[in-house]
Amino acid sequence: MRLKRHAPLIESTLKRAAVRPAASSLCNRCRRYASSQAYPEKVAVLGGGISGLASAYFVAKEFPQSKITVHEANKDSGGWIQSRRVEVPGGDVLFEYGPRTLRPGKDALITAQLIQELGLTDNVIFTKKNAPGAKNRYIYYPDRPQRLPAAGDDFSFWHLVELWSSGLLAGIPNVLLEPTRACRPSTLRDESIGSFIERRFDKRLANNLASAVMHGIYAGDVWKLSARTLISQAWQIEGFGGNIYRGLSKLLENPSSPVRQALFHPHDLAMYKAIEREVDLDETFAEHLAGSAMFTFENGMAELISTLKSKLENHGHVEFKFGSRVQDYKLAETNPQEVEVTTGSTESLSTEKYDLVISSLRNSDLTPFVTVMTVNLYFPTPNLIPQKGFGYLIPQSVAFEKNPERALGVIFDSDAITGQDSAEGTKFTVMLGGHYWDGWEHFPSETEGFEMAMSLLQRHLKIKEKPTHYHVNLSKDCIPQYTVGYEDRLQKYAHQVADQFKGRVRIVGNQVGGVGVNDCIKGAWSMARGLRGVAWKEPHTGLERALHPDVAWEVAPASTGLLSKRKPQ
Ligand SMILES: C=Cc1c2[nH]c(c1C)Cc1[nH]c(c(CCC(=O)O)c1C)Cc1[nH]c(c(C)c1CCC(=O)O)Cc1[nH]c(c(C)c1C=C)C2
Repeated sequence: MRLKRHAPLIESTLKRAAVRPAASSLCNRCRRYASSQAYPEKVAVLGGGISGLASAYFVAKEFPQSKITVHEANKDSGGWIQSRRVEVPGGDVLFEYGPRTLRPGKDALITAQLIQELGLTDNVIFTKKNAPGAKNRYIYYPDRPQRLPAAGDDFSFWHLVELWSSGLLAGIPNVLLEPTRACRPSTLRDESIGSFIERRFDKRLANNLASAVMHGIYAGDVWKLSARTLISQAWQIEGFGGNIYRGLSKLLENPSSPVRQALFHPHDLAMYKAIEREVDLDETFAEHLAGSAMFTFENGMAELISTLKSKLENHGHVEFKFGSRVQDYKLAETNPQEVEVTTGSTESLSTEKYDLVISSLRNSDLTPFVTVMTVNLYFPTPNLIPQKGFGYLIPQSVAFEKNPERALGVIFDSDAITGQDSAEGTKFTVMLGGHYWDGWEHFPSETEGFEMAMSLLQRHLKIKEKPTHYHVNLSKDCIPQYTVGYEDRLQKYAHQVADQFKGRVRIVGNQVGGVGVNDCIKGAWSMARGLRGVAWKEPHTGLERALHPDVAWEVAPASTGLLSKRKPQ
C-alpha cells in the first residue's frame, strides 16, 4: 500500500503519463504499428457530464498528444450535477439539484485520486462516520420516521421495541428460515430484487426496507429492478452455496485470508487490483476518507465539474463544443478506421471525423429512466426539527394517504453536510416522483412541486414555518433503471457496438457501470486504461465485462485496503 506525497496537478500527471514505464514498455509493441498511428489523433467525447469530463481527462492522460473534442448539447458541462449558492438573510446556502455527496470505499478510490490530481483535496468536506448526519438514518413507516439502528449505536431496548412494533421489521425472523428455502432453478437468469427477497426471506422485507433503499439510490421500483445486477453479491452468494447462508459460510471459512471475503466478477477483480496498484493517495486525505461516511466539496459537487473543466480547457489539446447535440455517429464509408460524428440541429448539421469516439450518450434500448423532482428548501430557523440525521426514505409500502405526493424521501441537508452554508437556518431536500411517475407525459409544475413538498413536510415533520427560499428542479429521465434482464441486454449491446464500430467507439456513463458519480468516474478510468498503448486499436467497446455474463465469480478480500488506517510498513 502506498500512501504518500501531495497532489500532482494534471499538467505534471500528463507529463508523467507520457514517460511512465507502462507506456514506454509498450513501445516495442508500438513498433509493430510503425506505419500506423501510435495514438488516436482525434478523439471525440460525446456528452459533457461527469462521465464525459472524466473520460476526456483520463484519455488526455493516456494520450497527451491527442486532440480531444467534447460535444455537449447543453450550454455548459456537468449534466445532472448542479450546485447553486443562494443568498439568504444572514449569509448564503448551497442548493444541490442532483447528487450531493460521494461515498468513500473501494469504488471511490479513482474519484479520490482524481480529486487529488486536480488539487481539490483542501476543498473536500467530510461527514464523519459518527456524526448524526451519517449515523441517524430514518425510514418513514407507517406514519412517522423510524430511526434505524447503526453500528456503534446507543440504541435502547425500548427503541428496538418501538421499531419492532411499528411493523417496519416484519419478516426479519424469516431470515432464519433462509437455508430451508429451495435453491433457485438453474434456468432463472434474473428476477426483480423484490422477487429475490420474497423467495429467500419475506415479501414484507422487500416492500418495507428494500424498497426504501431502492428509492434512495435509484428512485426505482423494487419489483422491477434487477437482483442479478443490483444486488449481485447476494445473487452470486446464493448461486455459490445453493442458499445464502451456505454461500456466506463458504466465504467465511476460506482459510486464505483473515479479512472479509466477497465474490467478484473476474473483470472487476482485475480492475480493483489495478486500482490498488495505480492509486496513490496522500496519507492525510486517505485517513480522512477512511473516517468518513460521505464527502463533498465546500461549493458543492459542481466544484468537481468546474475544476475538471478548467483543467481540461488549460490542457491545450482539449476543446469543448457546447450546444453541440450529437445526431448520429457511424463508421466513415470512405475509411472504416474513422468515425463520422454528426452534430447540430436539422437546419444546420455538421459532420467531423474522429479516430476514436467515447460515448456517454444514452441508449434507450438498454434501460428505461425515471424522472425525479428535487425541492430544495431553506427555513431561517436553525434546528427546525428535533430529529437530527441524514434524512428519511419512504418505502413503497406506505399507504397512499400518508404519501399522496408520491415522495421518495427527504434529506436533512443541514445535518448531512456541514460546512457549505454561512447561514444558520435549516435546509431540506424533498425528492418526488421516480418510478411513481413512470409513463407520465406531464409532470407537476414548480408551484405544484413546492406545494407538494410543503404539504409532505407539514404532515410528516409537523413543520408549519414557511421557507424563505426554495428551488424546484425537474430532472427528466435522470436515473437509468437497471431492470430485470439488464445483463442480457448489455451483452447484446456490447456485441452490437463491437460489430458496428470495430473498436472505434467506446461506451461509458451511468447506463453501463452503475448510476453513482463514483461509478461514472471509475468507468471512465477503466475505459481509458483499456485504450492504453495500442489497445485503442483493438476491437473493444469498454463493455468487455458484459461479454461473459455467466462466468464464475471469484473469492477475494472485500476491500482493497487502500483506505485502511494502517500506516505503510
Ligand atoms: C437526484 C436524486 C438521486 C437519487 N439517487 C441518486 C440521485 C442522484 C444517486 C444515488 N444516491 C445514492 C447512491 C448510492 C451510492 C452513492 O454513490 O452514494 C446513488 C448512486 C445514495 C444517496 N441517496 C440519497 C443521497 C443524498 C445519497 C448520497 C449520494 C447522492 O448525493 O446522491 C438520498 C436520495 N436519493 C434519491 C432519493 C429519492 C433520495 C431520498 C432521500 C434518488
